[in-house]
Amino acid sequence: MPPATAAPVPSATPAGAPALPLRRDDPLDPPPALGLLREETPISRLAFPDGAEGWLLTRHEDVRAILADNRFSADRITASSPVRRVTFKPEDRPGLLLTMDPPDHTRLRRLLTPYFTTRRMQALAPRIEGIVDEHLDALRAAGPPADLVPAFTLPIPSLVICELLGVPYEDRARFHAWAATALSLTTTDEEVFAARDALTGYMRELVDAKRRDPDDGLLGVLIRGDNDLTDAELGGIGRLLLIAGHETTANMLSLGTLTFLNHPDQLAAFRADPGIADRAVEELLRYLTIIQFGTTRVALEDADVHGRRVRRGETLVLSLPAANRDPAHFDRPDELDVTRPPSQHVAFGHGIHQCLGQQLARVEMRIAFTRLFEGLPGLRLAVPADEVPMRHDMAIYGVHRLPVAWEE
Ligand code: HEM
Repeated sequence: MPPATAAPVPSATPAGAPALPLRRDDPLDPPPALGLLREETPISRLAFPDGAEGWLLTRHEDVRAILADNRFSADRITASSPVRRVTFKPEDRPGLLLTMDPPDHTRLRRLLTPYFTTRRMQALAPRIEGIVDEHLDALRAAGPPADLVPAFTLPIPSLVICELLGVPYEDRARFHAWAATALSLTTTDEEVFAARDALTGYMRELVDAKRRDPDDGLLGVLIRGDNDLTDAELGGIGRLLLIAGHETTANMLSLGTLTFLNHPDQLAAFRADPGIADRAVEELLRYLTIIQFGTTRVALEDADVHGRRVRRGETLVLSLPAANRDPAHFDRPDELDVTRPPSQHVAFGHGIHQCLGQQLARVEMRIAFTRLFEGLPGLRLAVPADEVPMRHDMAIYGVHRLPVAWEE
């Protein structure tokens, strides 16, 4: 695919070590510099925007090993971010599983896991099909062209997670805007904190309302349940699930659609055999790896990693995009192959923090891709590929807009 808009991400630090490579040559491939590092320096020094230095890991084997190693903490309040000067404030911590370590993390994760099992998520399929079809009907009624982001890829996961949690979907304009500000790399730290605080306040009010009048959504169920969750934890859980539950899947849907349109042979294979839908979804997750700057961990003690001495307190960035294109693990890693057998990709992470919502995301993607390509025949881009605005400037990769047309 031709290069798209230049990356408007802020350049990182003036420190001695290099900053995280951000420049992509092809919008659907990770930055080429990550591939070079993976080959030559699989653990390399990395400079962070807050002035600290740490490490960047790019090999599949190393990334998985660190994610499964309890000598490395997930606490993003002590970690440096590879793309921002500040990350989270201590008051953001309650309920934010992503930044917690055992035993606090174990307590919340055990409480939530039963609500996100494969069986429970499969049971949502008929409702998700209904939501997808309603949005396709609306697209057909309005006729081409359309921007698929506001008309299809964003509202579907957003409505699904609202119904699952018991969050009023009428409030979406507000929480979509807070998420966009918090995940943008071009907003100021103050703007990010203000957006997070607004979301925290919104969730606190919602939890208060549900304490008075609990409904059947997950938040109401947790409020009624036999557990010791505080209101701050309930609000934090709601905030994390609401944002993680729609921004990620929405971007996989739009970027996945663009990828299919850009790989007609793969789209033809997908259409020809509905039996490969699950494999196709896994392959898109691997190939696109939308958590584009990876995940971070902090060393709780000095440790030897791939022959280098990592010091206690140093941050390690684990590049999920680089790991998912590692030729030592994947055959023809830079090729999209929707028939590829299951391959232990790390698009959902690995270890105790592995994505809680992964089964939901899989069901949503399988249904949405299948029905979209059936329901809008001849779907094509309505602008040249290099005019699709890519999310270089967001923590979660994807497209800002996806203008398409189809045969009526
Ligand atoms: C395609 C869509 C998705 C992708 C690519 C994705 C990716 C990830 C990744 C990489 C992690 C691990 C982060 C780390 O180890 O630091 C994670 C964790 C998490 N995800 Fe997802 N996610 C997706 C969809 C969802 C959905 C739909 C939900 C909610 C329903 C969700 C909720 C969570 C939560 C709560 C965690 C934290 C788990 C923990 O710390 O124990 N995600 N996700």
